[in-house]
Amino acid sequence: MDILKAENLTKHYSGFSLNKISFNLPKGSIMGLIGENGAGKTTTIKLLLNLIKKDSGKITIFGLDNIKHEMKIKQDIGVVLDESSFHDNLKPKDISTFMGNIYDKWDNKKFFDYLNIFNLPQNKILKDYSKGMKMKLSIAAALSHNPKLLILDEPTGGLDPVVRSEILDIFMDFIQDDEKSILFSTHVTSDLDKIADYITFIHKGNLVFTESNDEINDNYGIIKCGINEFNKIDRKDILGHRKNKFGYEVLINNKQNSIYRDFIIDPANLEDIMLYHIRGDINEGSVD
Ligand SMILES: Nc1ncnc2c1ncn2[C@@H]1O[C@H](COP(=O)(O)OP(=O)(O)OP(=O)(O)O)[C@@H](O)[C@H]1O
Repeated sequence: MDILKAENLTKHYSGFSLNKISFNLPKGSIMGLIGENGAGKTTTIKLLLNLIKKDSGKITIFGLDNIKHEMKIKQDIGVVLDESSFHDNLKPKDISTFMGNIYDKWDNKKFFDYLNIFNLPQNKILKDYSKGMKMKLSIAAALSHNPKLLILDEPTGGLDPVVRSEILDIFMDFIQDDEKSILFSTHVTSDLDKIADYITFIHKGNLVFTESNDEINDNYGIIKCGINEFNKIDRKDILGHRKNKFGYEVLINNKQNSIYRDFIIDPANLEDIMLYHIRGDINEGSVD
């Protein structure tokens, strides 16, 4: 069963359009939303949360329409947006009071436990928190009203590797009961290689793909070869290529095809896939 379903989401701004984005987030899974700066990740997240008005498309969360049932749905979504959602003059205690007034299932103890786990000082106002501390505080707050779905915009941006890894552990823990899910956008694709079950990739407002990590691992690969082998690769399977003085490096998306039986194919990680896709787009499929 899907916790979230986006169908043909469309939003036009002058100079930018998000075009018919569709994806499903199953229960008990983590989805990474990736794409270059300005690809449309934040726009997608704001549409899901009904913070901006869509031009067309349909969003279903927990089986309910996200606009008709907005209040009910939002009780069960933990949200972390790019910009800090709390005022700079507040202390954690004030945030707890504020969140307790909004969320029926706010859990004070859980919140202060997270503050301890994250080493966040309770007596400082947010103005005196570092960027990373503010992000951890937002994540602690998002987790402490017992949501069924977390939606986070760049939650690991600007954090050091130790804190990033703590947060990824918390995300893994969050989905363990197979009832809850997480959608988060990121530039740090190595985080997703570790924990994402699904990847949705947007490029210039268009959906490049929405696939499971297993499908990505099974299908994508990088072939390093000379001109003779390069000419044997089916052009339909090429997503992008680079030519250097040693030969070609080619990203393909159909590595199971038997014509590649005798090729040496390296695994492609998400960063490779993003870069080659975007460069492939620039090369317009030229293969010289
Ligand atoms: N309110 C707005 N009015 C006009 N254009 C907007 C508005 N909000 C966003 N855009 C445009 O929409 C495009 C996508 O922006 P968005 O913030 O969704 O990208 P993103 O993928 O989240 O990028 P980043 O990784 O840099 O945060 C950009 O070209 C941006 O200028």
